[in-house]
Amino acid sequence: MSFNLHPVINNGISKGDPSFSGGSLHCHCKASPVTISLTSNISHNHACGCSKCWKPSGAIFSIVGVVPRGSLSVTSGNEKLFVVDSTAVIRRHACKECKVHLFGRIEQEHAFYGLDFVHVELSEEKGWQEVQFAAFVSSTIEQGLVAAEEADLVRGQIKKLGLETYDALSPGLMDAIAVFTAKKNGVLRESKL
Ligand SMILES: N[C@@H](CCC(=O)N[C@@H](CS)C(=O)NCC(=O)O)C(=O)O
Ligand SMILES: [Zn+2]
Ligand SMILES: [Zn+2]
Repeated sequence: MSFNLHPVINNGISKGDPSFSGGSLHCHCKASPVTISLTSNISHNHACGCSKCWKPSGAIFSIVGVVPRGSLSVTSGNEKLFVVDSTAVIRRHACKECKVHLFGRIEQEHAFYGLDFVHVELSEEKGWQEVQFAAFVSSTIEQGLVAAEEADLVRGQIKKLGLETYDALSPGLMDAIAVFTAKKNGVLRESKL
């Protein structure tokens, strides 16, 4: 049994170019697409199985990475953008015609404030950072995309690609969120290492 994880990773992971320094992304509209420009490569690129991140038709994962918000500008079609869910931490800006998400932005105090979330499959350029891990795998069950009994098969398929799988974010990103919370609460513990 083989799952349509996402077209970008179904046939293996192709490495990015560490010296690549950005490019442009566009929505799926043939006429007057929304376009954005990034002046840096992405980081933390990963597959996300959550229900909120944009997935191309048929895929059970989204592929999403981050850029500093100062690296991102909307270069055309700004008037076609709408915020999918203004109550979400990540305010995902999508094209109102084709529904593709161009970028997600955090406008509140948060560990990831200052980072925008993007899907570089919307770019023709090559060199973007490759996918590093898979997050929120169990969320695919919530959406009826995967049966509970199939979840370990999905994990196995991802591991065969050489990627680790998680049911939240990766430990590094979860730690970053936890450090932010500990600092906010004035309890961040100093390392004795
Ligand atoms: N199980 C939930 C998980 C949603 C979730 O927590 N998504 C993560 C990864 S994108 C997140 O950080 N969400 C914040 C947000 O969407 O604003 C779902 O699938 O909807
Ligand atoms: Zn569009
Ligand atoms: Zn997500």
